[in-house]
Amino acid sequence: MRAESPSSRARLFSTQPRSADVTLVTVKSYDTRTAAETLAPVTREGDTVVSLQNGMGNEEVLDGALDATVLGGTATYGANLRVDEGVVVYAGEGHVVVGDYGGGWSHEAERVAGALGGVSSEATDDMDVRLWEKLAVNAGVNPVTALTDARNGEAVEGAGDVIRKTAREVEEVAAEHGVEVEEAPRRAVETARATEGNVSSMLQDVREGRRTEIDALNGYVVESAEGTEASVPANRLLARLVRAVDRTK
Ligand SMILES: NC(=O)C1=CN([C@@H]2O[C@H](COP(=O)(O)OP(=O)(O)OC[C@H]3O[C@@H](n4cnc5c(N)ncnc54)[C@H](O)[C@@H]3O)[C@@H](O)[C@H]2O)C=CC1
Ligand SMILES: CC(C)(CO)C(=O)C(=O)O
Repeated sequence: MRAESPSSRARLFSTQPRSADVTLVTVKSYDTRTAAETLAPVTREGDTVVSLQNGMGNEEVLDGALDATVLGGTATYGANLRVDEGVVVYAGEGHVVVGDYGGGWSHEAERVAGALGGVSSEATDDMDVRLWEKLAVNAGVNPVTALTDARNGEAVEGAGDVIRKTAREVEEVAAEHGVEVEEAPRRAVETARATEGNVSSMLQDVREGRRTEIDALNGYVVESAEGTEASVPANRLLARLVRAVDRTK
């Protein structure tokens, strides 16, 4: 496999999983359990495993299966795999944030962020908040783009109210779980505008006939609202519609 960026090319070798001080997990959220099973025999106490995936619940799955320290992470770099050619295309500069997914300072996160070399990265002590913030953006923007076949900018112009409402619900569910997310609707709309030309990851999945990550996004919001005071009709509807699209594949 080859990786291409404007400034460099790298060759990646696929190998059997091996023991490593730090492992970055970058599979789709629905493959996290399988990835955890693959990693279990080769990870030990003292190792660090970082989820750099979208969606929620990935860290808990990894933590449940591995002896290692599991960290949460968000990544806004863009990369696309051209499967037939085995080429990863670098699609845009972003930023990586790593931290204890339950919140609090983590020396392992500091070590990982420092080791990422040329990648723009930082460790944070509020990863729990960052994960819910990213969820609010992805739960608001991604299904709307996927269901309307619109780029992020078009989606916010055509259905900004739906994006706002969905993000607001995520904020309410986060609050029920003791996590304070501020201005989720504004954040979702601003992110969509800032990335107006993007084909969201979910729309890419739908266009390519791949399964989406809806379960770890709006599906997670609906599940997390159960037994709380939060009401999540927009997330419930979007999850149902995107799952219906998933079933057609
Ligand atoms: N591609 C991007 O620009 C960004 C992706 N993300 C998130 O990162 C995660 C991965 O996304 P992509 O790289 O786009 O997905 P992808 O589908 O292009 O790559 C995932 C790869 O993991 C492999 N895989 C699945 N199970 C495995 C296992 N058990 N062991 C080894 N390999 C396994 C798959 O064969 C696939 O090649 C998703 O949660 C996505 O939302 C987040 C930010 C940006
Ligand atoms: C922020 C956004 C919506 C940018 O496209 C994204 O993270 C995604 O496409 O999954």
